[in-house]
Amino acid sequence: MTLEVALSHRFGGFALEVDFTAPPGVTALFGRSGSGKSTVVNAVAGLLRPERGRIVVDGEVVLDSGAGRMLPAHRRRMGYVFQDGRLFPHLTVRQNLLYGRWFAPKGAGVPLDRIVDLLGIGTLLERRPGGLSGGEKQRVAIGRAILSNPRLLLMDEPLAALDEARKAEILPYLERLRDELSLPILYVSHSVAEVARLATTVVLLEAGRVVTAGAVGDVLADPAIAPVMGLREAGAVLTARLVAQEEDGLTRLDHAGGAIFLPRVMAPAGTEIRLRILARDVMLAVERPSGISALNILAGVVEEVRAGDGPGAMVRLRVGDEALLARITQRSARMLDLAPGRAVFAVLKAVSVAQGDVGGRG
Ligand SMILES: Nc1ncnc2c1ncn2[C@@H]1O[C@H](COP(=O)(O)OP(=O)(O)OP(=O)(O)O)[C@@H](O)[C@H]1O
Repeated sequence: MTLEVALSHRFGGFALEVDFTAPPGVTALFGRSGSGKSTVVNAVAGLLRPERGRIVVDGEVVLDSGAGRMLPAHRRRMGYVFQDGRLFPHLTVRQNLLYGRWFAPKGAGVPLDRIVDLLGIGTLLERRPGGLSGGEKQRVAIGRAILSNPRLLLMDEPLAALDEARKAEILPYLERLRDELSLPILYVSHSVAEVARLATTVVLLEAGRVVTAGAVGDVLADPAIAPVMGLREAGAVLTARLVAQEEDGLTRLDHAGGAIFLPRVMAPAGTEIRLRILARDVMLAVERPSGISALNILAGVVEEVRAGDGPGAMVRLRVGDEALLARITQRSARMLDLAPGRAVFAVLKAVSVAQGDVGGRG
């Protein structure tokens, strides 16, 4: 499934002018409040008629303002999950789910049992939404949307109304949808951690325009993008393979840049694990450090050094075939003579890779 979106729309002083293509997987629309994320999703869903635009889903033109074509929302075969779930309070969970199925062509789509199992909602079926936690409600809302057999799932900040614990509870389910159902998802978020964990592709919006769009690893490790992400949040994603559970409570992962040790990650050997490594948690050395407590040292090559407005600099490294971002001072960059092509070692503290940021491959 590919999604092509080109839109122009105006609301008073706000002008939206976007153009992007999304490959299969999870496409995160990321940006600050008011950057236009919901407007894009609403136009894709068919809830908003843009002044001009063309939207193609899986080869089908659902909107082409030039040709006067606008498929109504109910004929676009898209599932929509809102921030607040919007379940029917008088129906049980099972009835809410079956309501979704009602919109699907007969016999099509993923069976109810499979969805119930994937989302872990088997024990909730006879309950009503009023008695469910926020996280449970969202899982049911997601199940209902999937049962309508959509070809694209639209999720507008589906976790925003949940506390951190509930978010952490739902994220693995979203990963399973991405990985096991291969359901394409357009996912609105302003949380870098969520994007780093779930997204395949990131479309970064600012004031109604696409600042950049590309593979999650490339976008998150782009030094030019770091100020938009927020310097504290800037960081790359790496994918490493779990190789062993060690006796001292650490898990060993293999990456092309070197071994990575983390506090116990509960997954079988062979699992691909996505790690988020914040730029501020990476130190650089021009020789392999010894006599240092940090366990995780990856070999890489400098690709870009970008000075910030203050004394800081962002350095992008190539580590294997992935990118890693380090935030250091400009003084250190000069002292180490960092420039593109220079071989370096990135030192990561094991504790810097938070459990909440450990996710499946995607
Ligand atoms: N129906 C509308 N009428 C007038 N202005 C609107 C309407 N919908 C959105 N806007 C304006 O368009 C801009 C983009 O809004 P949009 O909801 O798409 O942003 P967003 O990135 O999704 O923001 P948030 O993260 O806060 O939901 C905002 O300035 C908003 O006030």
